[in-house]
Amino acid sequence: MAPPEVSVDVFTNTGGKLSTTLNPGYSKRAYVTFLAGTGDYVKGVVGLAKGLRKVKSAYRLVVAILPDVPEEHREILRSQGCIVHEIEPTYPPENHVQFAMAYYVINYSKLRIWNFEEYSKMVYLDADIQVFENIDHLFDMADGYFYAVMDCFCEKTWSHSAQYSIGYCQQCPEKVTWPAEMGSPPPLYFNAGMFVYEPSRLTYESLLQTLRITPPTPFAEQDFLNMFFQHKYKPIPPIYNLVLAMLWRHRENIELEKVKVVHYCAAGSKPWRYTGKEVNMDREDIKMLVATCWDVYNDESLDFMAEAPSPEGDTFLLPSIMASMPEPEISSIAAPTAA
Ligand SMILES: O=c1ccn([C@@H]2O[C@H](COP(=O)(O)OP(=O)(O)O)[C@@H](O)[C@H]2O)c(=O)[nH]1
Ligand SMILES: OC[C@H]1O[C@H](O[C@@H]2[C@@H](O)[C@H](O)[C@@H](O)[C@H](O)[C@@H]2O)[C@H](O)[C@@H](O)[C@H]1O
Ligand SMILES: [Mn+2]
Repeated sequence: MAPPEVSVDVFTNTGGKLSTTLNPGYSKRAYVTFLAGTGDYVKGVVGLAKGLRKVKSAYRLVVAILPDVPEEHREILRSQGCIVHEIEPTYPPENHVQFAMAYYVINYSKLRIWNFEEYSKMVYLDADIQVFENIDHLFDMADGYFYAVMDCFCEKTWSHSAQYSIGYCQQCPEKVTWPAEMGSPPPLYFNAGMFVYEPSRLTYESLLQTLRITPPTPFAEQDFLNMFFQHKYKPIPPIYNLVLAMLWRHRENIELEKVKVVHYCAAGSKPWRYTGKEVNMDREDIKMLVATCWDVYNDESLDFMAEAPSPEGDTFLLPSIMASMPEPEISSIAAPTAA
């Protein structure tokens, strides 16, 4: 039994094309991702920028970066048409929690993207995500909700949880029913690698105030966002964020040929460090998905060339020098050096 989702018809709208015609330059809609550190996640962001170009998205990609991202990486992102915004790190209260992955502590800084008030609607995508089909229509979904894809609790990363201990997963609630003696089943829980949201100063301040008094938990900002948006969360179909583990945990819920967005979050699946040696990484579908991600990354025809309408109305390509033009005036916070 597939989990409850927003009705599919809302996903057939092609509103994105109209906005390209009406305001080819600036839009109050944009994709946004998050980049921290000096490592290879920058390759994920370049791949994402090129993937969005390949599917002819009407909207720019904003990259919220921590101060530790080197200038060379920032330049690479600008040369690929990204709008680079430095944000200040933010951390959970002092704690001794064991995060599912030690580095998850930096993911709380994702919360800064609620402060990008120059945009009315944004689609957040992790840097380990690739977009293989146009998803601009997601921006047309009704305001006032938090849209994301439901996660899966079956991987070992969930071994700390009550769900995992009894073999319960929201992807197949009828398989192992939630025992009455454990109270009501957990509310629907989303994967925070992709979501549709509306930046708002009010929400931003409330997020930071709530964070200050919320003890951290193993899935860090993902757990926090699930708690914070519990009453606004609306599930959207898994084609918008294929959490790879779904391929071996809940294959019955996935139609791979219809998937539009792939999230390389399973252990060993990050394309830039893929060896094929970890569990499940030698699967044919995983090899195909990693290879298609590299195809986009290596496709030079997808490199950024600024387009500007010429007086005659047709467009011509400007050298990517345009990419280093100053970005529109935008609220960015002068940040101290990262901790
Ligand atoms: O060293 C790092 C680790 C994480 N990230 C960002 O934080 C997101 C969440 O981390 P990750 O995707 O590795 O978590 P997963 O989805 O695999 O649990 C990444 O996609 C990146 O956008 C980053 O920029 N640098
Ligand atoms: O900091 C917590 C992270 O939590 C999520 O990753 C996890 C989580 O989804 C588990 O449920 C999966 O089992 C696991 O594979 C996956 O890596 C987000 O993708 C990531 O962006 C980030 O928020
Ligand atoms: Mn991820």
